[in-house]
Amino acid sequence: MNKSIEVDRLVVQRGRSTVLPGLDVAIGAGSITGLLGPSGSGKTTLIRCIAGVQQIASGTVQVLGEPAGTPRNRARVGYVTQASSVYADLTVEQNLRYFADLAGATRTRIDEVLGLVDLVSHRSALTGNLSGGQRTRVSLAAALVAAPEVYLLDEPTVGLDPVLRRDLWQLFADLASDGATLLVSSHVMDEAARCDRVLLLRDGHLIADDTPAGLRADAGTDDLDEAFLRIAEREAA
Ligand SMILES: Nc1ncnc2c1ncn2[C@@H]1O[C@H](COP(=O)(O)OP(=O)(O)OP(=O)(O)O)[C@@H](O)[C@H]1O
Repeated sequence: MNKSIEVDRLVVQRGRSTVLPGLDVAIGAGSITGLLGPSGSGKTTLIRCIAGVQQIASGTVQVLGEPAGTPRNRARVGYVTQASSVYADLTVEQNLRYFADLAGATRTRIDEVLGLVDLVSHRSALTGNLSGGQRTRVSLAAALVAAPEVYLLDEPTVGLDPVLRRDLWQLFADLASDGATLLVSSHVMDEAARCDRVLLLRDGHLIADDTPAGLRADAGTDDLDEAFLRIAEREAA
């Protein structure tokens, strides 16, 4: 496997608690990996480590062959946070121009990306006046303009209607088939079904690491929600 993300014995403390007590995971290029788990299980913390913005206590995080967060990696890794990371007082297009300039991307790429996130008709709208779901798509577009090799997407489909969610998952699949690596956190099990591989985190521990089909078979149910519950209960026993 061509590994674009390698996390080795990662320990992270936030405040007084050990959020990740020693996590190992490797993720290959050209794939979508879903990061699932209850609220507070450490999904955002792990994503922050891979983005290189989280202080770690010990262990290593390598991205595209070098430590997370190096200047070269910052350009090759697109991180879309849960909170909107674009400017409310700029229009959609102005935001994308700003991020395109930072990344050295062309104006043509902006048009392309606006189409990908279905915001062509909102290009002149002030970002602060958009709905939550539209703002999420502007944040995603800001990452897309740079055409990174690794996408770290922290709950990118929250607040989106089913049609948009389906379209965005199709976009993620297209990016992966073009060779990008996607790590996508979610609370929604039907999204896990769209991933090549699913990581289930609980209390900072990886309690499952399998394909959706593997998870279903392992738990003896076709319902991924139920599979997750069964695996979590088994691990707790
Ligand atoms: N800034 C912080 N200071 C101290 N502890 C924090 C901080 N941010 C998060 N934590 C703690 O770290 C743990 C993991 O949080 P994290 O945000 O990684 O979880 P998550 O799985 O992404 O949750 P959610 O699904 O709710 O976004 C939680 O117990 C949380 O309380």
